[in-house]
Amino acid sequence: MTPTQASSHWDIFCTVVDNYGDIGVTWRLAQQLAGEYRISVNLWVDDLHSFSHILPQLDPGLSSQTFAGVTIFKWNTPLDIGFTPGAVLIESFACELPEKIKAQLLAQHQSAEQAPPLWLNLEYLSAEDWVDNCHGLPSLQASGLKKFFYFPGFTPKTGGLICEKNLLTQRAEWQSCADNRLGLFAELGLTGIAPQDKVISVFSYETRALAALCQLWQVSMPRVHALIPKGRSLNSLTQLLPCPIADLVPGQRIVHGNLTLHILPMTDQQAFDRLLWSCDFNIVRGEDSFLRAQWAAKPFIWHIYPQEDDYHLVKLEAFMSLYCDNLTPEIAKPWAELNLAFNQEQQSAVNLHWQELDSVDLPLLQHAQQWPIDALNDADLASRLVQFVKNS
Ligand SMILES: Cc1cn([C@H]2C[C@H](O)[C@@H](COP(=O)(O)OP(=O)(O)O[C@H]3O[C@@H](C)[C@H](O)[C@@H](O)[C@H]3O)O2)c(=O)[nH]c1=O
Repeated sequence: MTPTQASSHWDIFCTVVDNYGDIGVTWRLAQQLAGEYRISVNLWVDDLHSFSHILPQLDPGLSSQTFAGVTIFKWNTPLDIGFTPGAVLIESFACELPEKIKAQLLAQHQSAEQAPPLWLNLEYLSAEDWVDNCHGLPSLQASGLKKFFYFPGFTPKTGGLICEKNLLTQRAEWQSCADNRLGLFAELGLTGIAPQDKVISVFSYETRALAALCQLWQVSMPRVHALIPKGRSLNSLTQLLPCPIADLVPGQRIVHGNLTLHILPMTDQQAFDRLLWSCDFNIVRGEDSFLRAQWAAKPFIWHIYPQEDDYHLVKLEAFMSLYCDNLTPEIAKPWAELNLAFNQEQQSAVNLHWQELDSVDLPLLQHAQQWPIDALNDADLASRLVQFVKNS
């Protein structure tokens, strides 16, 4: 007898480690699978409160709710909601599945009647070479079940990059009309931004390099507006703030010479994307905002999530070498050095390379516009994932 599938839905499990990246990535993927591939998706999340920062309509008190065609379940320990295995089970970023679910998978595996879901671990994004050889490999569990490693990445041999089907077109349309950005700034309560001013979004971790850049921007021309949500970046700028961070309110403006700091409201991911599309330069971090800054087609600094033994610098170098592959040294060098200095908290170097980069503003922008097309290699993560499942 050929084993059948109990249900065709997919389950995605996500634990919120810290920050918003893990849930940010899985939420985007879940929406895309539901919206573009008509897959019935359940997203199991252990911390709905953190999730609600990027999905303000979410009610953290509910055990289940549906948005954008995705059913969101509150994943309590022990699991108090019945789990029905579907066609695919994705554990994101090596989160540990509940024992109860693992037992269900094993029971299915041992029965001849029902095939267990295809079990995948969605890994973190990296531009390192080894990803090509590890993407898609199975790992045999002690139970006899197979789990596959799904690695996002920048080459055709990897699992690809999350990018919605119409995103680049929507972004290009948005950027073709200058009124859109000024309209967005007004909607976000940001005032005093003139069309010729330089607008920079700042979503980083703590670094003294940011304080150094702010000093430089105070005497810069054109005037600089730094748009910063309440969060970790501001911990590095306390000397510039008129009050404790907790007392700052969205829309508040703090002026120092030619620099205006604007306190940003936290928005949903779509509005965050539009913000990145609307700025002249973006300082982003982690995994998801890093990718969205690339899709914004604007120059950016990547503040990578710090790892033990400075391993994050290896990952940063790997990405920079890909990004700079077809850039002339006059642009590649200051851009890479700027990123390195920012990540290594080198204050004078970061200011020096910022100024050097200013002189190659236009070619850097042109590169940023071509990059999304090259990086996607004709296939985004969701389409490669759906194909991977079909082929398995
Ligand atoms: C500022 C802002 C962010 N966001 C979203 C965009 C992203 O989906 C998310 C931020 O995620 P990231 O950019 O990845 O940065 P992060 O620092 O929040 O998340 C990190 O968490 C660690 C545990 C992971 O190991 C890192 O790789 C990284 O993902 O928040 C909004 O939706 N609205 C906002 O206003």
